[in-house]
Amino acid sequence: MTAADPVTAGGRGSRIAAVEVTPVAFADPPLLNVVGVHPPWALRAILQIRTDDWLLGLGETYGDEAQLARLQAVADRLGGHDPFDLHDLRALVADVLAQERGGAAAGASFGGMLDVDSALETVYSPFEVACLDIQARRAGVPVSALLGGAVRDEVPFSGYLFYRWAGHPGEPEDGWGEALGPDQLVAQARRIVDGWGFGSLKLKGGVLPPEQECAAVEALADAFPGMPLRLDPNGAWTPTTSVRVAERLAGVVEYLEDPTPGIAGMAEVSAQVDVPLATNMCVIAMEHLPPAIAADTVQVVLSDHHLWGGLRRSALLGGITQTWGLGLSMHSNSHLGVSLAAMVHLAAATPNLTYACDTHYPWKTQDVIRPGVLDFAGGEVAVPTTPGLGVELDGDLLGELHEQYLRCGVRRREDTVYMRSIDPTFTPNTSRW
Ligand SMILES: O=C([O-])[C@@H](O)[C@@H](O)[C@H](O)[C@@H](O)C(=O)[O-]
Ligand SMILES: [Mg+2]
Repeated sequence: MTAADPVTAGGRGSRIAAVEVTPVAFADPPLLNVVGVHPPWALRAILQIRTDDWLLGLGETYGDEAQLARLQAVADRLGGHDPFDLHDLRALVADVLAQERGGAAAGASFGGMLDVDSALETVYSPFEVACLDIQARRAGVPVSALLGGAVRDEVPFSGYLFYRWAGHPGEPEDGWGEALGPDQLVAQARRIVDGWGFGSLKLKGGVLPPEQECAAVEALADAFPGMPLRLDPNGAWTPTTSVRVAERLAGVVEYLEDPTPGIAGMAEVSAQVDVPLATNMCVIAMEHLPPAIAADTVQVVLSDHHLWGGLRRSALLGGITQTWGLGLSMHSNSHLGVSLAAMVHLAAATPNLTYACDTHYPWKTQDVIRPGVLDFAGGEVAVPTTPGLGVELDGDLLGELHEQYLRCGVRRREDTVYMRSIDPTFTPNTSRW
């Protein structure tokens, strides 16, 4: 997409002069989930906001077509705005969405699993991150300092295990091998723990009948004694099945994530089990918190600045979970380094981060940032201490991934559609078992 025309704001201090939204595609392996399988290309949008005094702020978000159109509509109107005025930014985003056909109530959907009622938070988020990057660069401090300061120097992440095929049909294999049973998952876990040093593991479930997924988790517990484990079937089970699984995995998992869909279903399970329940599906906006807390629906909330309206609102979520005695973890989707940097700063500045964060990062082989920061050691990423997010774009890599976007022809994430192109009988496993 083309850059908005630079605006000269002569003499008014730092103003936004140019905004560029670049859609990119990067290779993604065939990772299985409740709604299908990851297509060969994952989409992201990289946002660059430049000020008239030559500061550059970066943001990253989902790259589906509808999201890109909204980002560009905001970008087109941002010239001349003050990057320090985030209320003004939020009002602008709300106004842009209100102009859309369907109005501001229009929601957004990402991959068939994450549906939000209002696109306000998802569209606002990358602009907020880029403005915070600019503010922090101007102040000469890391973004974590703008969120209250880093309370930890390293952010712990959890190794993310997936059932998967050895390769996309008709394409060369990527070397990770197939993982459709306990032994293959243990081998995958070995590789990911040896390579990145993760101190906890999450299995993406909702792919096979729950007994088989329980057996896989038990095999992981045997292979990695004492390792905190999680299982997340993205709502594939009924409340009755969820209770059965929770009883079987009591003492084996640190939490069960979204065993069943919806606040009511999760509350029904929560009332009957001791295993903590976590969610990134039924509590994904501020307005979900009061009913969820009132019904003791979940014990752990997964934040995600892409969905919760940026870093400041996600930090606020951390405070709310602390106030209500809830645990806090962090959700992830397929992402690149700009998102990882934002996640690391947020996690660093969140005192109530009670669990290691999720990340899909090890599954990608390409990036848009210059290497050398955000490396994993012992399953942790050191919090950048340089001004801003601490990451820089590599123009060549950005260009390469943009070319891939143009060539690949994928314009939205559609795990179910891709799965059906391979298995026409496939139906999503939501509430199936
Ligand atoms: O990447 C996937 O297949 C995941 O299932 C992802 O889309 C989820 O949003 C996420 O990881 C989760 O924790 O639910
Ligand atoms: Mg989840």
